[in-house]
Amino acid sequence: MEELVRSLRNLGLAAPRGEQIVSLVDADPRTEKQLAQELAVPARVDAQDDEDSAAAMVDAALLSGATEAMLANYNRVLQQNVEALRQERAACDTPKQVKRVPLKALLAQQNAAIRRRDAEREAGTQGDRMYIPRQILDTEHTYYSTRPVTALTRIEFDELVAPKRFDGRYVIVRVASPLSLYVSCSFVGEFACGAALPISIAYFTPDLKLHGDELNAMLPEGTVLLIREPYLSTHYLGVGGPITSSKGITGIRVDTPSDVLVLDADDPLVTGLSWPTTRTPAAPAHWRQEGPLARAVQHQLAQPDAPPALVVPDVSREAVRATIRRFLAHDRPGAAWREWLAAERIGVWSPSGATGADDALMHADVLLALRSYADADAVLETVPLEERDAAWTQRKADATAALDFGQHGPTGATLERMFAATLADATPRFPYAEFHGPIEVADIPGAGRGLVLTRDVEPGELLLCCRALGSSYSADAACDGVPLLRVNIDNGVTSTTTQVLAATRCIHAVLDRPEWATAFLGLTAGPDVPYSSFVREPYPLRTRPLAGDAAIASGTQAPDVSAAYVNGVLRFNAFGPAATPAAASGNDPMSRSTMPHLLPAILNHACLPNVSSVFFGDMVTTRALHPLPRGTQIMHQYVQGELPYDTRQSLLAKHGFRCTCELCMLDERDGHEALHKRQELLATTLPPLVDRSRALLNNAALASADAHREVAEALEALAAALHATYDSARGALRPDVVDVLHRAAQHAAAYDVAHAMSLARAGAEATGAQLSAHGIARLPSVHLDGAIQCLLTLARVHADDAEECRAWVDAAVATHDAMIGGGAPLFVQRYDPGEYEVLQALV
Ligand SMILES: C[S@@+](CC[C@H](N)C(=O)[O-])C[C@H]1O[C@@H](n2cnc3c(N)ncnc32)[C@H](O)[C@@H]1O
Repeated sequence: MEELVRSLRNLGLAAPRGEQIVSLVDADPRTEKQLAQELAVPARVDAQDDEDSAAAMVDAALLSGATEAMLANYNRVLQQNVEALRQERAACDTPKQVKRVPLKALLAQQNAAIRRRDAEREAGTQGDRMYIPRQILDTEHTYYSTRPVTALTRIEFDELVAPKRFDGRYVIVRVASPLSLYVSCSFVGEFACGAALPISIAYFTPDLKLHGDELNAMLPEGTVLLIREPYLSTHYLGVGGPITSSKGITGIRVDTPSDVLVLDADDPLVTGLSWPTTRTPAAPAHWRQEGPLARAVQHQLAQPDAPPALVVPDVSREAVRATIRRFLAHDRPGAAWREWLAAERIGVWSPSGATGADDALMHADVLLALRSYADADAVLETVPLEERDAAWTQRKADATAALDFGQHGPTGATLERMFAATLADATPRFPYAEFHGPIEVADIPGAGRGLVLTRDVEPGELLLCCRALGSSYSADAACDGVPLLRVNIDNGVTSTTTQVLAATRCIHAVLDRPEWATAFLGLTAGPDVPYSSFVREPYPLRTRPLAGDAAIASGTQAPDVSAAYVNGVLRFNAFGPAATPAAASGNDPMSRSTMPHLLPAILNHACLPNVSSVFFGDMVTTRALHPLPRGTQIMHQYVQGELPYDTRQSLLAKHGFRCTCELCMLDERDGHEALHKRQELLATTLPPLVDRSRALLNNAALASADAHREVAEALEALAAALHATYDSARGALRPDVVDVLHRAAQHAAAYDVAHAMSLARAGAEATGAQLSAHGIARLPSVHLDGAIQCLLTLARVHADDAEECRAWVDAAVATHDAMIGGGAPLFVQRYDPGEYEVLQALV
C-alpha cells in the first residue's frame, strides 16, 4: 500500500481517505474503477479551475486510467502474498532444512529495512502531519504456546526445518541487530552456535511511530530471548510484516508476544550457552521483562521448598524509582506495581509509609494507573499534612472523584463535563472507578451468559457505568497518521488501525496484569471459535490488582494469549463508537474507535432492548428504560432496532444466533413478502422524499404552506404504504415509520396544527412509547432519538400554549434522561444548537 500511495503522490494526487483505503482490498473491478475515479478526478478538476474544462476532464480520465492500473498492480501484489502464505501452509508437510545465512548478510538486510522505514517516515511527514500507510496480512492459522518452559526442550539451529511449528521445543536467541517496526517488529536473532535468523514478533507495541533509540530500548541488542514452540516460516514477513512481492525470507514468525520470554544473563537456561562474541544489553530491556527486584523475588518465590537466599541486585533507590516510572510511561502499571512490592519486601522502602512524600506520590500513581482508586487514596492519606503539596492535592482530587463516581455513578455535572470533553477531545478517556448497579452474571439458556437484575429497578436507573480496557482511538498520538489495514486471508475480515491496536493493547494489558485475564479472555470469540478455558470460570464482576507476593509471582504467570482469540473477542464484543467531533471525519471506518468494555460485553442483544447503552469517550453507561422486576435479563442493542428487519438480521448474522425479541417476532409474523415490500419502500421511495423534506425544512421561512402540504402528503402516503405491510393485529410498535411520521408532522405544522399533533403522537408511539394526554406514560424501547424528536415537535406545535409546550419538552427531557442521564442541562447541550435558546427557556 505504501508504494501505491507513493505513486499517487508522484502523480500529484492526494493520499486516500480511510474509507477509500478500506475499499482498496475489494478486488471487484467496479470498485477498483470507481476508486480510481474518486482518487483521480477531484484533485485534477480542482487544480484546473481556470483552464478549459474539457481539457481538464481528458486529463482526469487519463489520471483515473493510470490510477486504475496502479490499483490493479496493487491487487496483484496482494494476491501474490496471499498465495505465498497459502503455499507455505501446504508446504508444512514437506519442510526443508534451514540454511545458514551469514550474520553480516542478515544485518545488511535489516539495516536496509530500517533505512526504508526512515525514508518512508520522512516522506510521509508534511508539516506536523504524518501519513504512513501500512498493510498486513493475517490468517486464522496463527500459533501460540500453552506449555510452560519446563515442559519444553531446547532446539539447536541445525535441527531447524521450515516451514514448521516446533511443538514441545523452544529456541534461545540473542538480539543481534537494531529493531525495525512495521506493525510487527523484526530483528536478527543470533543462536549460541553463531547462526542467525530474522525474527518477527506480531503485536509488539501499540505505538506504531516508535523508531530509533526509543524502539531499540525495548529489546536492546544483546538481550537474550526464549521463544516457546517457534514457527519457522519461509515467508515470515507475510503476517504482521510489510506486503512484499519479493521472495520469501526464512525466519521465526512469532504470532503473540506471550511466546517470548526475556531471560537474564544469569538465568540457568542461559548460563550453559556461550555466543561467539560478547554483548551486554545497552540498557535494561523493558518490553516483557519484570523489574530487577521483582525478578529476584520471583526467583525466590518460585522455589518454595528450598528457598534460596534472596540475591538482591545492586540497585539504588533512585534506580528503582526510575524503573517504576519507566514502566508507568510504557503503560505497564502491573510491572511497576510488582517492582514496588518487591522493593517493599526487600526493604528498599518500608510498607509503613516512611518513604517520603515523593515515593508515596509515585506509589499512588502506580495504583491510579491500576485503577485501584481506594488503595491510591489510602496511600495518599499516609502523607503527613505538612508535606501535602499541589501534586498531592491533584492526586487526592483524582482519587476522590474516581471513587465517588464508582460509588454513586456520575452526577449530572460530571456527565456534562464528560460530554463537553467528548466534543473537545479527540481521544477522551475518563479515570473513574466503575459503577455497578443491581446486576449479576447468569447463565441464559441458548445465549451463553447474560446480565440479570438482582432487584426491581425504575426507568432511567443507572445499572452500569464501565470503562474500556485497551481502548484505541485512531486519533491516539501513537497511531494518528498511520492508516493500517489488516486483511485476514482465511475469513476475509479486514480490520483497521484501531482494531489492530486495541488487540495489541489488550494482549499487553493481560500480560502486564494477569488478573485481567479471566475477564478479558473469558469473553467469547465468535460462534465458530471454541471457548477459551477462562470462559468456564465464573465471570468476575470486578477485577482488583493482586496484593503482596501473589502479585509479584503473577508476573511469572502471565497468561498464554492467542492473538486470534483476542481478535475474535474484539470482533464480537467491542464497541466502536464513531469518532468524536474533535477527531477527523464522521463515518470514516478508519476513525472509528475500538473499545472492549468487559462487563457490558456480557450483555446479550435484543432489537427491542430494555436498557439503553450510551458512550462517553471510553465509558459506557447503561440505564433501564422501563420498570424492570428482579430477575429480568437486561439486553441492549448490538444493531439498531429501527433498522429494517433484513438489515438487522444480516448485521447480526456473524453472531450466529436468531434474535427472538418481541420486535423480531412481530416482524416475522408480518411475513416475508410484507418485510420485503417494507424494505423496498424504505430503500426507494423514502430517500428522495427525505431530500425534498430537508430542503424545505432548512428553508422553512421561504417554503409555502402548499409546498409543505405536498411533501407531508407524499410522506403520509409512504407511511400508509408502510402501515399496509404490518399485520393488522400488530399494535403501535412500528419503528420503520417513526422518521416518516415525524417528518410529515413537521411539514403539517405549517398548515394544520391538529394534524401535525396526531402525526407526531403516532410517530412517538411507533417507538413503543405510550403517551398520555399531555405527556409520556411509558418510555420508548427503540429509536429513542426518534421519540425525542416527535416529543419536541409536539412541544413546537404548542408554542403558543406555554403549559402544554412545557409538558412536551418535559416528556422529551424525561426520555433523554432515562436514556443518558444528566437532566435538562445535558439535554439542552445535546440538542440542536439552533434550538438551544428556545429549549433553554423552556426547561
Ligand atoms: C457480546 S457477547 C454477549 C455475552 C455472551 N452471551 C457470553 O456468554 O459471553 C455476544 C454473544 O452472545 C450471544 N448472544 C447475544 N445475544 C444473544 C441472543 N439474543 N440470543 C442468543 N445468543 C445471543 C452470541 O453468541 C453473541 O455472539
